[in-house]
Amino acid sequence: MNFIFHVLLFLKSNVMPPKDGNDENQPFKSSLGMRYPTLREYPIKTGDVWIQGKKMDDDYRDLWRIHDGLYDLSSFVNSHPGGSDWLEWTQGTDITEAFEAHHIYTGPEKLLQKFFVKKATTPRDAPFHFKEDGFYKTVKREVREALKDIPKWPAILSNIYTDLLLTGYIVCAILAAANNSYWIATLAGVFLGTVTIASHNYIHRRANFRMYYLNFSMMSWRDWRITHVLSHHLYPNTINDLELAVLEPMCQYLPWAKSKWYLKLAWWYQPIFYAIFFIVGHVKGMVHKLLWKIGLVPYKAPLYWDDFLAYVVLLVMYWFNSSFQNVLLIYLYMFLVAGSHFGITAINAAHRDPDIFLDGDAPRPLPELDWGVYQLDTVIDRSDVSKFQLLVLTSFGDHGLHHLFPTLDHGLLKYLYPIFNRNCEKFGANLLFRTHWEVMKGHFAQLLRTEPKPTPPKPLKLLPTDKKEE
Ligand code: HEM
Repeated sequence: MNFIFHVLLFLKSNVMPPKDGNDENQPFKSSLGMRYPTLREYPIKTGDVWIQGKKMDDDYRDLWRIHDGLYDLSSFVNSHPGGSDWLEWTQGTDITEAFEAHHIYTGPEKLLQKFFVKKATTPRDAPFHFKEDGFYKTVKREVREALKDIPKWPAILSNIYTDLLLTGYIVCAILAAANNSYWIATLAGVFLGTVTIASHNYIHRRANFRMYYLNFSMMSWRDWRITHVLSHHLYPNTINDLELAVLEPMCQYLPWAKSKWYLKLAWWYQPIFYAIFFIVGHVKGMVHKLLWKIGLVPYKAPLYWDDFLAYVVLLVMYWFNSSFQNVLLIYLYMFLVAGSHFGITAINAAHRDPDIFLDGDAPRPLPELDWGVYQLDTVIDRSDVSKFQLLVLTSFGDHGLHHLFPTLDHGLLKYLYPIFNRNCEKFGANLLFRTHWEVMKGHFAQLLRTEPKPTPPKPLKLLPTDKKEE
């Protein structure tokens, strides 16, 4: 008890002080020139902590930065059509990438002018640009037009698939409990893994009930909206991508020096790590919330009712089986299966491969760092998944396009390929496609990669001009 108390005091008193992000002695130097996030080494890595670290680093106080302007959005937070969370959480930070990625139409840009306060006097930390005649803005303009003619039914089909997957999970969980069957529990676990991934389709948008489906996995849509939407999606594979930091030190994807034990063992413990992923993540998050509640850790971690949503299924299962011990074992088993499924399908997917860019590798020269081009440099898509909407929805398919247009339903992305391919050809941008199996192998190779790539991604054919910058 005494020991635990001292560990807590250790955290509270910041004996592990936040590191100065500009300190030259940081363990890793971003090849993109990005600041080492102050709270990156904080022992409990959650969305709440990341956003508080970003506020400390960006330090725009009561304002929000977009491109080179500072805006006071406080009067707009509660009327933001996308929901108040996004703006509440990001006050004091640079939201350029978030603003650009989440609005396809021009309304938000016009509205923004109302809130202008002054010009920023410092350069942005992220090196990306959004020039009007660059790759991203050109594709976005064309997609805006194309969306008028794209059918709406694939989005409805995604809703149906997602609802069926959740139903499948709950029904199988009940049947597993009623029959004490681990076979049925295995199926329930697979349903849980797939509905978790499918629910990701909904967390990028305005508030909707399907984003809550993610919480059946013991993870939280609120946490994901920061770890995944505001960190990973906006700065993928950089030092500021929390989805990389959160898996360290068990999975070290950035190309840096790795210990000989890590290099020997990393391959072998992956399956165990995947299996316990949901449970350990949940316990870690809940402990942090508790510690914050009793004032023992410095960084805000509020508790919400939906943090307990996953337990509803446990209670329902208990209704069908009088032994709580049996039900609990089956329930935990389902989570091990779901975690394994999620690990194989999601942790492996799309962003870890020696053939794509990870921070530390030689970057593109600044004029080529159009945000959309950068996104494609960090994605590896799967050709065998791309053909079927259900697979796209349940395994992070059509990932390059999803990164460019995260608020669009996964079922609509396939209609954007003609525009996308034409512009990739025109600008010389490139999206890698492999099979799922090849991507899995690449993931393991990346886990062990210690050397940064010395050559930047293939140069663009067409560079945007400077004069049209917003
Ligand atoms: C952290 C920054 C922001 C994020 C993450 C964000 C996110 C979103 C999301 C998810 C939607 C709903 C899109 C959909 O479901 O299709 C939305 C809509 C909207 N947002 Fe934001 N937003 C941000 C900042 C702003 C700002 C600064 C403004 C303007 C001052 C703004 C104005 C609007 C408007 C007018 C809409 C509705 C129209 C549209 O979707 O184009 N947002 N936003």
